[in-house]
Amino acid sequence: MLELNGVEHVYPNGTRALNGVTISIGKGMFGLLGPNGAGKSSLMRTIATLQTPTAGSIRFGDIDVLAEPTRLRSTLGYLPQDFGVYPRVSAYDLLDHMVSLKGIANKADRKATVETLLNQTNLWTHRNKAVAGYSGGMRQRFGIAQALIGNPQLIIVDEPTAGLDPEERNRFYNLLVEIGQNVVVILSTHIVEDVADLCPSMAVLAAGRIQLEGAPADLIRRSRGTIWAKTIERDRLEEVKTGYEVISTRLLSGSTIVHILSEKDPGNGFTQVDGGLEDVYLSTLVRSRRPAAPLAA
Ligand SMILES: Nc1ncnc2c1ncn2[C@@H]1O[C@H](COP(=O)(O)OP(=O)(O)OP(=O)(O)O)[C@@H](O)[C@H]1O
Repeated sequence: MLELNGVEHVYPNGTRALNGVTISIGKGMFGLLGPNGAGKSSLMRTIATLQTPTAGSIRFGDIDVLAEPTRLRSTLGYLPQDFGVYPRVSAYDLLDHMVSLKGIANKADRKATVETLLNQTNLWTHRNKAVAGYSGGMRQRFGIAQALIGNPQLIIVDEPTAGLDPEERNRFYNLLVEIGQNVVVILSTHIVEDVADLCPSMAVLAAGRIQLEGAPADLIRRSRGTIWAKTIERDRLEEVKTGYEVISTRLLSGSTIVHILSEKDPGNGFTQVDGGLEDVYLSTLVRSRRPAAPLAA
């Protein structure tokens, strides 16, 4: 179990990227969903011990992460958002090098580890190719292979499916689901389907705060009665936006279907819809942007 308590991060320029993040994450796939700039990468880097939060505490099992970062690192697999430039060496040699960096010095053990990982990530047939020449999907699978070195109990993948085509994304999903059975896997993303398809539990992060957390199906159920739809002419959209909290618009045969958030029946031709996870996510973002209610005197 990973437990974060009141985690804050203020960058030296004064940007408050994390604002009191408190959450417990158990085994399995956990989706952290949030828009660009929400603080996801800051949170992932903080959990991965690459930066120290300005306040708060983090525990993973019996490890006090801030006091014992080396212990955490020995059980961590991390696939960062941007891996940077790969050298022009074969996938096999690069992985072999990474395995030895992780402290597996014995040649036979190293060989066994490299071969298992290349097979697990379906890269065995491409092992002699340079990673620099891999497709986006192959690179991400290589990223997972290196993240799995040493059987980590905590795996963090930051925005892993950006730029993958549907087939590559699917293959990557299957790989994540397979490894997510017995360890904590945190998947940070702004893509709703990533979470809807993969994660039994999730949270929405916006403006450095956890705005919502739970099981996607429960969150969808709880949103019932708050999402309303109407088909309008496109040129009426601005008018609708001034009167209602619009969460999404979609074009259909020249008309626009607009979804709004409303805790009560808005009337005016809107009908209630059973929203999906995208509606839940977008309405959470709309709520998070509402001005705070004035405190009662
Ligand atoms: N090193 C830094 N110094 C100052 N501000 C930073 C730094 N890194 C991130 N920020 C700011 O902190 C906030 C959160 O950024 P972060 O990258 O964690 O968000 P994110 O949810 O991962 O977004 P994205 O998906 O765009 O990477 C943003 O306002 C960002 O501009």
